[in-house]
Amino acid sequence: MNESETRALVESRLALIPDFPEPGVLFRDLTPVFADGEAFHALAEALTAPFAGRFDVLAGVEARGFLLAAAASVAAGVGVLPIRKAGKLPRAVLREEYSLEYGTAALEVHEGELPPGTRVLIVDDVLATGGTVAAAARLVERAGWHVAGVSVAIELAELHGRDALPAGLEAYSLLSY
Ligand SMILES: O=P(O)(O)OC[C@H]1O[C@H](OP(=O)(O)OP(=O)(O)O)[C@H](O)[C@@H]1O
Ligand SMILES: Nc1ncnc2[nH]cnc12
Repeated sequence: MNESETRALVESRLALIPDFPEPGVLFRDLTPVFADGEAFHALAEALTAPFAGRFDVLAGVEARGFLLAAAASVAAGVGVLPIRKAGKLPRAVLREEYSLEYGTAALEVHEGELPPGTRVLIVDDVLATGGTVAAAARLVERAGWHVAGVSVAIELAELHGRDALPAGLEAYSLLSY
């Protein structure tokens, strides 16, 4: 399936929920896309296509990013690095705090999980304020790896998340609103 067909299919499955998880937020719910085999597989492949040959591993941000990164990593034949919410990883971690459209949180990775210089493509479902992906990128760089790019299913352009990302970082979104 080509990129524009994937875009149309994913958009047709997407649910829009007003005022979730709090008043004023229009929530873009990808669960119907995850539940549809054709849409989910096409989305997983579309997320890595622009970065072909330029990454060694995918990083998925807990929780919705895990689903996409895991599926995309199998399709691309690479491994997946879980970037977890704080307090879940059992060994020595690096931590980055951040804020998002509806709160604050912290992300962690295990130190030394990948060899130095590994090229990491960060995958998530939504780029909103950019706080989550920017924190993930800081973690990857602090750990001694290289951020190959950022790939998301949906970008909420009005929240200017791209502006929160490190200068020069390549960011791809299948859908932009
Ligand atoms: O660009 P930002 O403003 O940071 O927002 C985007 C993040 O918000 C959601 O995560 P959430 O923390 O709600 O977690 P979930 O995946 O566990 O539902 C989404 O999955 C992104 O990771
Ligand atoms: N509006 C939104 N819809 C879905 N996920 C989000 N994460 C942050 N903002 C979001």
